[in-house]
Amino acid sequence: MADPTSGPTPTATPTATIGLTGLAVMGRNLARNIARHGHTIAVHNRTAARTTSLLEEHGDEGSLVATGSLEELVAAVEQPRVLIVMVKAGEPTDAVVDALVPLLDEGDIVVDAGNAHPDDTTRRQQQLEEHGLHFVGMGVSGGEEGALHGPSIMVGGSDHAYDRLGPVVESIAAQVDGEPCATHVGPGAAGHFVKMVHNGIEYADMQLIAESYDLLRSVLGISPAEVADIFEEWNGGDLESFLIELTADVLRHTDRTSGTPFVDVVADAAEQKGTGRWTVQSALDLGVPVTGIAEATFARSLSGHREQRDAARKVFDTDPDPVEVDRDRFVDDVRAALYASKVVAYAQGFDQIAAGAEANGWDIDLGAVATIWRGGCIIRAQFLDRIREAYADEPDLTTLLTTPYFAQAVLDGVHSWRRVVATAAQSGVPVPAFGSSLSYFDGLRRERLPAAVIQLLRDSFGAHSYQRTDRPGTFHTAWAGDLAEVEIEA
Ligand SMILES: NC(=O)C1=CN([C@@H]2O[C@H](COP(=O)(O)OP(=O)(O)OC[C@H]3O[C@@H](n4cnc5c(N)ncnc54)[C@H](OP(=O)(O)O)[C@@H]3O)[C@@H](O)[C@H]2O)C=CC1
Ligand SMILES: O=C(CO)[C@H](O)[C@H](O)COP(=O)(O)O
Repeated sequence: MADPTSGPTPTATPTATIGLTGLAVMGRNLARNIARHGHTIAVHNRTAARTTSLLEEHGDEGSLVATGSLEELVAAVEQPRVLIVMVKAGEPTDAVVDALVPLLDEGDIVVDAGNAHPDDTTRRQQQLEEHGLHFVGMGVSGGEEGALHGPSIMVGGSDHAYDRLGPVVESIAAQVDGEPCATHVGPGAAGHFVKMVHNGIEYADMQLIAESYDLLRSVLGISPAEVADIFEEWNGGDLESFLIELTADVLRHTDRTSGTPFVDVVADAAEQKGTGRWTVQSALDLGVPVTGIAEATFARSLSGHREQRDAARKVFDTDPDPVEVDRDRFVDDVRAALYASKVVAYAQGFDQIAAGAEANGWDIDLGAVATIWRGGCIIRAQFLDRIREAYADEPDLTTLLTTPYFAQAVLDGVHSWRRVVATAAQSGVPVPAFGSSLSYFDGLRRERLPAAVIQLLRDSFGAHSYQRTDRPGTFHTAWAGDLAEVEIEA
């Protein structure tokens, strides 16, 4: 191993089985995880201080080879090389990949382990293919701790690349019931596509949690610490998940200087790096209604519109009358509404993965996706076992919502769900994710939707035509004339 005190040094002969560039929170911990699992890993970062500190602080955890430039990194790894790139998404990833390409040899594998738009991954794959190189888009979830102790890993790209990469990622991933939370989800950009949708579901999950918090606090008038107790209790039931557990922790925290609940001193503007937005954009292109994810993404945007919010408060500052509710019943209603809305968000996310797979010819095993999301990732939750079972029973499911377990869960909670959305409306508490999820459910189960009105209006103002329920064919009515109906030739 390089001398950690003298900074990165070149290696004369290749000694590492894998290389990694980008040693911020994720790359640093992923490298440590790989080293701890017995793989010799060469590491590099644009700013050398990060490499030095990794070696100084954790060089004794395994076989880490410090390198000071991309040239040294490439020289340190045995051929055919596997080089992981874990840098800021977007242009920085392009910059690093572009710099690596001339240094590599045919057959080498470049793995982008950051978040990436699937279209960027496809473009990079094509670009590297021209040089005889493999490019793998690999989604990694679990944050800083997950990267170190076992993330969930969604690998795309060729079978050939997975043959080389699989043993490493399966060894460092979280393990649930003896199974690694890592798999080859499909070719091309499938890995980054699944990771993108994972993050979209993460947005919906967090928005639903935030709405639950807001309802409990605003309608019941209880403190964040009391809300934390409720979340802690929920975590012992069917809502058990990493994010519910984390919510109890963050709500219980108090500001060290003022002693007030920490949630009250943090600015209420939710930021986003882009994966939720990409998910919604992709869903629009695929025609998949991911209403929970979309509302969650828009809710973040609304939270950031400070000027509009201030202006609105000046004009509409009258709060609705307080609504009287029974505390225990309301808490249970919110729990049931949260669970039902969460089922909708996951069902929609899985629909999007199925649609993305079909559109791109990726053949993604949805049960395998549920399996690797059971551990390591941010949306890990007990109920992913149920999703895995549902796809095992019926791999070509039309929707998760109608499978026996989830259908029963939604039916059990539907009255609570309606009471919560109604109470929210009466109390003036915004619940975009709860409300849209309930509307989605009602939309799915309704025999006749008002879409016929839309078809008539489209035909009326633009002769866009419509179909009838009583016979096949496509028709147009002469709305501006004698109202005669004509059948349009196919
Ligand atoms: N943070 C998280 O919880 C998660 C992050 N991800 C993804 O993992 C990747 C890494 O995330 P994270 O660890 O948070 O770090 P950041 O996204 O903050 O990226 C910082 C890293 O990128 C490097 N970098 C930035 N610009 C360039 C450039 N032009 N050329 C070379 N290197 C550059 C930085 O180098 P330098 O030190 O020199 O500035 C540093 O190593 C991202 O794609 C992110 O989306 C995925 C899952 C979870
Ligand atoms: O990928 C992740 C987890 O799996 C990141 O934590 C996620 O990108 C955070 O996204 P945002 O900043 O948009 O909330």
